[in-house]
Amino acid sequence: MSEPSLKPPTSDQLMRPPQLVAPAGSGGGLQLPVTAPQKLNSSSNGTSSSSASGSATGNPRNKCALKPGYSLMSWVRLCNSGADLSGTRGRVVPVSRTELALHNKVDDAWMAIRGRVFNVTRYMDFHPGGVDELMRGVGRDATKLFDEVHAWVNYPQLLGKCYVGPLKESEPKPSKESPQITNVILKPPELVPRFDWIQQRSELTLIFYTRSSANPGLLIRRKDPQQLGVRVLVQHNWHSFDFQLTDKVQWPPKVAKIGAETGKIEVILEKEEAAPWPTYGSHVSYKLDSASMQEETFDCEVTHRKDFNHDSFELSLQCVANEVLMLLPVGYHVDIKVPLDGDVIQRSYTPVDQSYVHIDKNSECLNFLIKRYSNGPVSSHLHDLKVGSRIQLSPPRGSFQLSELTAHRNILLLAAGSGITPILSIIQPILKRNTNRIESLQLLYFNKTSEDIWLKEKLEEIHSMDERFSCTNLLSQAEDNPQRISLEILTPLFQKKQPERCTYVAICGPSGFNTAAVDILTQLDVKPNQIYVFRG
Ligand code: HEM
Repeated sequence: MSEPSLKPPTSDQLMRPPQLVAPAGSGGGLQLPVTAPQKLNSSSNGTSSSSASGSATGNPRNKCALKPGYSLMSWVRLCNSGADLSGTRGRVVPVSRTELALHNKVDDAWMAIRGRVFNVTRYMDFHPGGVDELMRGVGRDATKLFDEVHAWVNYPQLLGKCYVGPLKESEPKPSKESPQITNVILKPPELVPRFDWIQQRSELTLIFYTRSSANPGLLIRRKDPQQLGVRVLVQHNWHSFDFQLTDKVQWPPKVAKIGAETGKIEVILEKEEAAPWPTYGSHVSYKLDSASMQEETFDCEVTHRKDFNHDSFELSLQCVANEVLMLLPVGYHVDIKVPLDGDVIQRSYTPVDQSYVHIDKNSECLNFLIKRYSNGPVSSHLHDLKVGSRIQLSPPRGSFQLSELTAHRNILLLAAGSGITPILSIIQPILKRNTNRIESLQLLYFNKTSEDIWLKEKLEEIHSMDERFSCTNLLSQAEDNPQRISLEILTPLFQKKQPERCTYVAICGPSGFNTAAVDILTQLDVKPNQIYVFRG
């Protein structure tokens, strides 16, 4: 996923003061219709009432001086950092009022506004009205209070990354027949990959079994020709297998692949000398501490950079320090980190398959399609990199669960702009599925103009090879019939009697687009467990 450029705010905004655009460097043209932070310097005792900074509501102003490092710009940076601000790992989770009431502490604060629940814990210190004011609304439906104070504040945009899910209007009544099991959390057994191996005279194959649709990831590091560190990411846990091989093997592996449906990982290594081995060697396996794994960074070198269209480019990266090969779980991304003003900032990008970019085959590279935002510091920095430049990458991150799609045979994909990249990564695994084969996979791809559409021919090619897949391009700045995501566009896809009625939707775009899509789907009675939003 690349840097967001938000669409105009959604229609539930009542009144606002003039909109200001967040300054350059704040995260790819994120438009925040709030007053700029430099104005937030009046009395912190909650009593100041200056007409010079008068509120649009006529309320006396109670703005607080924000602590250093808690400006609007820092908030935008945090939102774009990939941090899990909602605490739900990108999932939309419906919230009951009882549940909402439990999150009423300063370090665990949820708030409902117009039927949507936000986790405002991380926003606390960024709130221009101060922590105490924001605390007045936590653990409950704060719509009235919010509107009384500042109905104009564009909370869907500011809190886009903090969205937990819709507020459930009524609590389900406990059934008389079934026993109460609400306090019992049934945890599935932890999935530990199982290792196996086979060989031919010239090849050694390492095999790791996970589970059908477990969607694992893989990271291989060759320490020397006989030592290999293999890490398997499955269900958010990293499992390490440190191999001491019987003899030397070549690098890179001849094949490294993950069966999306089977969950089977195969790594085929060519032996330096063709001969049967008595055994593969030995290995030690253990579960890694996921937190420390998340801290890890990989030094990479730019191996390819080429303009792709008028405002986007291709970038290929290869790890340098060690010999490393990374295969991401379907729908996962990495964070690319760049230095800026003595700081390091990062953006999330989902690699694309080699077939989508114009590079020579190199299995060790991660390939990206990146949209360049004129005021986006990361994309501009990346755009200016030369082949051979160094850059840092995070390990794979994400929360997409391929297994959630297995029950669905008619799936809708909603992508906007560069949000197409995670969507691209799930198209083939869905089409290739053999169990409960897919009936229709419809992509609605939203862009401003036809020049902005990425991979038009490639997507048409997929359609020509498999008619179950279709792609419809919708343009917001088309001269004849401009189209944005709307109830009108989505309604026909959810009509009850229609045989190809969609039962699952994956969404990726700027946060304004994602929020609008989820709102419309909720109106169409699509349940939260039928929706997945990719967030960077
Ligand atoms: C519901 C509980 C809330 C209360 C009681 C509250 C209270 C306040 C107060 C007293 C101010 C200073 C008002 C003034 O400028 O005159 C303020 C400003 C502000 N609050 Fe809140 N707030 C709440 C929730 C939120 C939320 C959830 C957000 C996040 C989107 C938010 C964002 C802001 C912003 C951006 C400003 C500056 C507004 C401006 O400059 O016009 N507030 N708030």
